[in-house]
Amino acid sequence: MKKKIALSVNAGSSSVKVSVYDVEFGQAPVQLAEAQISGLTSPPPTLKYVRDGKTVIKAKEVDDNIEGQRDAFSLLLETLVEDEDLPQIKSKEDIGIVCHRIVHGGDYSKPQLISNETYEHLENLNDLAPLHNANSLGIVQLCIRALPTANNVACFDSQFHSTIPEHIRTYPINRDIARSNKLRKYGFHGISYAFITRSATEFLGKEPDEVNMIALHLGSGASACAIKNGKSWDTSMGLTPLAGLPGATRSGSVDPSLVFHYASDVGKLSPASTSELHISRAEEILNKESGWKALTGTTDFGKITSLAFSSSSSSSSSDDDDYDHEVMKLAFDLFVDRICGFIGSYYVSLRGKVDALVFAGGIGEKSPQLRAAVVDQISCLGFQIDDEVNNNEIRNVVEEVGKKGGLDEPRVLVVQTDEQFEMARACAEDAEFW
Ligand SMILES: Nc1ncnc2c1ncn2[C@@H]1O[C@H](COP(=O)(O)OP(=O)(O)O)[C@@H](O)[C@H]1O
Ligand SMILES: CC(=O)OP(=O)(O)O
Ligand SMILES: [Mg+2]
Repeated sequence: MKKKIALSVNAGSSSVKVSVYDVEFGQAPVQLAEAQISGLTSPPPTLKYVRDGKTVIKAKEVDDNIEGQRDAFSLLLETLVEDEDLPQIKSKEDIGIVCHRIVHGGDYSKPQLISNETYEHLENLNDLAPLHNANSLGIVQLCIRALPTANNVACFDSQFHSTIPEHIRTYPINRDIARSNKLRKYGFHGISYAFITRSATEFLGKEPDEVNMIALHLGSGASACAIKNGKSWDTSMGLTPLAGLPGATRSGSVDPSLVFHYASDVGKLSPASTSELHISRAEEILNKESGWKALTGTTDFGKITSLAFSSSSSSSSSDDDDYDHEVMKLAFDLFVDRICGFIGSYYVSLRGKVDALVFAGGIGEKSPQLRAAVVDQISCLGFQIDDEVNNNEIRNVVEEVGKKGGLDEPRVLVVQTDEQFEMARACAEDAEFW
């Protein structure tokens, strides 16, 4: 019987989450601890640490020298190794597997052991996920050096979407150029969608190949996914994670010609370009200087929601308060509009056969107001929220927040997604990584 201690590393655009598991080959991983640093795009970043299901550090500000995802990971690793009450990691040598979330995996259709060859291949994809891949590879490099006894495994956000049919993943451009430059819809947040699909299918008591859902992963990056017979049928992100819904610093889809009208120098290479990443000013603006940050000045959707719902008409409110209320409401309404646009489109694409709408990701899991506003706007499709349940704290992995209607009525669920678990699960099942 083979056992290992595994780390699962999820470097998102605004956070790094690391979970520690006791893994036995072929078995479900058992979580020992979870450490995360969030708020990287709205400093100061905060550290949270949970061991044996109990919160050890709740929200400690860690502003000193945390420049990005790699620094955040270093601090998280240090926190785990130095914790005397985590005897499974007494030293770095105790770590046997590290599973890394790599957002863009190109054509890879399964997780890969990271060799020099895979590393170089992935490096070539950096420009196609400018907020993610280079940061994740920085963490991979650090692990190769700091954890010499561990196998490093790359798990891909794009993998779940390899089932998207050709007529949906093809862009209407020259086919030869599309083929030679590999220009197509890839889709992301797939590790999360794989977790969501399995958890929701079990909750609904359905067979894996008979469930149809519309899932929303709404975090710093936000996307929607149409799931048909348990597989990805369509998703809102595309060649890169910029397409589709707006996010913390991302515009989401805009008229492609907007780039040529934004400013005269947007075609040039940005000063942020490095040997690992070549990014034009236009890509930089649409990826890093747009979205909630550009519209409202904050990337914290919790703040946007509370100000959007605050009453601005009281006699004590100032002009500044009124302005804040107005822009926050604009951002909130805009998000609801774009989300509902995808739901409507996927509902038709799935021929109206939808078992459930699923909310997940930081915003999807924590904003009852957003869930209520979205479901209210799509009530014509039969979705209904249960206001009382929706406003309760979400405690279980899957919770039903919709009204329980007739047998044919589509359900509304919240899934507390767990990309780290999903990666560890995949690694536990593959003998190549042991
Ligand atoms: N109470 C809340 N209400 C609405 N949004 C929230 C709340 N708490 C956190 N969020 C949002 O969740 C986002 C983080 O989501 P998460 O999925 O963890 O991010 P990442 O994309 O980095 O993985 C934050 O940017 C914040 O805007
Ligand atoms: C793909 C993506 O946008 O991921 P995240 O939301 O974690 O930044
Ligand atoms: Mg994320």
